[in-house]
Amino acid sequence: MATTQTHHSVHITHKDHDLDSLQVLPDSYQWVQPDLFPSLQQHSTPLSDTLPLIDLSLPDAPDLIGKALRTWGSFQIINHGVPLSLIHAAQSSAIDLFALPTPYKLKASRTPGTFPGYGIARINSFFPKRMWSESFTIMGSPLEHFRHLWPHDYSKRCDIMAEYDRELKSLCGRLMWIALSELGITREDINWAGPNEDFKTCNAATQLNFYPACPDPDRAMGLGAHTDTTLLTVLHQNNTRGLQILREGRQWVTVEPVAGALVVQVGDMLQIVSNGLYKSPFHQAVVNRTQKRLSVAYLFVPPENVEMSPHKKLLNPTQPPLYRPISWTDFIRIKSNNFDGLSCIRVDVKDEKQVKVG
Ligand SMILES: O=C(O)CCC(=O)C(=O)O
Ligand SMILES: [Fe+2]
Repeated sequence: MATTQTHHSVHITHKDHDLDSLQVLPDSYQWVQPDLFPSLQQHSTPLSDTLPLIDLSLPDAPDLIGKALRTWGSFQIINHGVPLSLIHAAQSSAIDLFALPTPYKLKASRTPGTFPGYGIARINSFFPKRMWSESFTIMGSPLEHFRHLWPHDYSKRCDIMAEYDRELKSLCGRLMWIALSELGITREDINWAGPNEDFKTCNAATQLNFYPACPDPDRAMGLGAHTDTTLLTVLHQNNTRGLQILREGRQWVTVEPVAGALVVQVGDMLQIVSNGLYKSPFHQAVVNRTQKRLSVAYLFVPPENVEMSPHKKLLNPTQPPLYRPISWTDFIRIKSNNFDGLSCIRVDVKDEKQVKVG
C-alpha cells in the first residue's frame, strides 16, 4: 500500500487532543452532520433487524454470507479461525498504546502525507467538527513507531501485530473467495489473487481506534459516517457498543458486541468488483459517557496499481458496468478529495450506452 497521501491528512497537537482530561465537550467537538451525508429516508415502520451472525465453520456459511453481503454489505462471524488469544493480545497492545501520556503518543505521530502512526481519523477533514477518537495505523512493521512508544518492550508487540496481520490476511483471502463464488466468480476468473490464489499479494493496514468516555455523548461523534476504501474490512470491537451500520439508507443499526466475533464489511473496491451487487455500507461509531471503547479494524485492499473493475461475468446488456476501472492507488487519491468517491467513478447513463460489455 502506498505510504504517501495527499494534503488532506489531519494532524494533531498536544494542546487540542487530550480527550481523557476534558470534563465538558468543547464547541469544536459538538457534532453537526454535514450536508454531504445523505439524509435518512423517512419511513413510518422502523427496521428492527440485527446484523447477521454467521458461524464460519458450518456448511451453510457461504450461502448466509452471500445473502448478508447482498442485503447489509456486512455480517459478524464466529469460529473464524483467528485465535482469540491473538485478538486479545492485539487489543491489549492497543489499550496500552492509547493509555500512554500524550507526549509519548505524539512521538509516533503520522508524518504529514502518510498513513502509518498516531493521529485523528483521516476523514475528519470532510467534517466541520472534531471526532471524539484517536487512532493509530500500522502498515508493514510498526517497529519505528513502537520503538518510540515502548523503548524496552517493542519487539514482542511488533511480533503480535505481525502475527495479527498474517492471520487476518488469510481470513480475508478466505472471505474473498466466498464473496466472489457467491456471485458465480471462480478462481479462473480472477487474475489478481496472486501466484497461490490466496490474495496474499493484496495489501492491508491495521487501524487501532480508541474512543475515550465522553462527557456529552449525545452531542459528540466518535467516527463520522463513511464507507471504507477497502475490498473488505474485518473489525474487532471490545465489549462496548458503538459501531452502527446504515440499513437500507434509513436506519442506524447498532452492531452488538459478541465475544470473539469479527465484523466483516464490504468496502468500496468490492462494491466496484461486484458491480454494486455488494454495497459498502455507511457506518459510524458513537461514544458513551462511562466506557472507553476500542476497535481494531483490518483494512484489506487490492494490490497497488492493479485496476479493479466490475467483473465481466456480472455484466450483460441489461446490467452494464456501473463504475469505470480504477486502481486502489488512484481511488484513494480521489477519495481524499471527495467524500463520495464512488460517485466520481460512476459511469453515467449517457456513457453506459457506449460501454461495451464483453
Ligand atoms: O470503531 C468502529 O467500530 C469503526 C471503525 C471504522 O469504521 C474504521 O476504522 O474505518
Ligand atoms: Fe470504517
